[in-house]
Amino acid sequence: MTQAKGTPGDGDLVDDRYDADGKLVVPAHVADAVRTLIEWAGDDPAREGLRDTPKRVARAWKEYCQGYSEDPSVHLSRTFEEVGGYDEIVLLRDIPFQSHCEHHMAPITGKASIAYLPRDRVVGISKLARVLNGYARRLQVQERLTAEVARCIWDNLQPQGVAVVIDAQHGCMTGRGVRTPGVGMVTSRLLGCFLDDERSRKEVLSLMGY
Ligand SMILES: Nc1nc2c(ncn2[C@@H]2O[C@H](COP(=O)(O)OP(=O)(O)OP(=O)(O)O)[C@@H](O)[C@H]2O)c(=O)[nH]1
Ligand SMILES: [Zn+2]
Repeated sequence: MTQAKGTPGDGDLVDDRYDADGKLVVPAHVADAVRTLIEWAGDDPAREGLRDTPKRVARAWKEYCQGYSEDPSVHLSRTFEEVGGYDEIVLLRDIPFQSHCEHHMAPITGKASIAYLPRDRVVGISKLARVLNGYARRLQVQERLTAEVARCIWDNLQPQGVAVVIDAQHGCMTGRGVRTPGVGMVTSRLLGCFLDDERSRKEVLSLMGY
């Protein structure tokens, strides 16, 4: 395992190889698979504009799926004990993200709001978005993505409560199939006090704008 060249984030460990230009080496069978798909779609993979496309597509998919090369919980390993007496909700609202659905490998684009009520430890706020990206950059269903983000925060920060709400559009519903542009899917996962206590739940959902 080597540290990925030029890729951001703590703990992004991958075992990929890079060429002299620093580009990811694409195995022949992977490029061939993309060529087959282009042909199947009805175009000629040998024409000039498509000649380098299989390698580009392969590299793009490695990037879309970068989450497989990391354990998102590493982002929550550095916590701060001192919260200066702060015992209220911490919320990161409307974090934009992109994922891909596991059914069609079509884009899922949307925003997530992530909140927690600390017990005695807080975390750098950017880390919540990093956890989201760690799970979003995989082939997903929205329900699982929502649950995985909430569970990761719950297990690693052991807070009093966690709330995750995701509102996203699915490319497989907008660009194909039923073709309903503008339709949002909303999913939520509430744990601890946000699940058990109605006042806490109302407060966090209202802070999120729901
Ligand atoms: N619950 C859920 N469904 C999803 C998600 N992403 C895509 N889907 C749905 O997965 C389903 C797959 O259904 P299938 O009938 O197997 O596939 P399909 O024939 O391509 O279906 P259509 O999309 O209706 O054309 C579709 O209804 C999609 O809308 C997701 O994140 N959560
Ligand atoms: Zn889909």
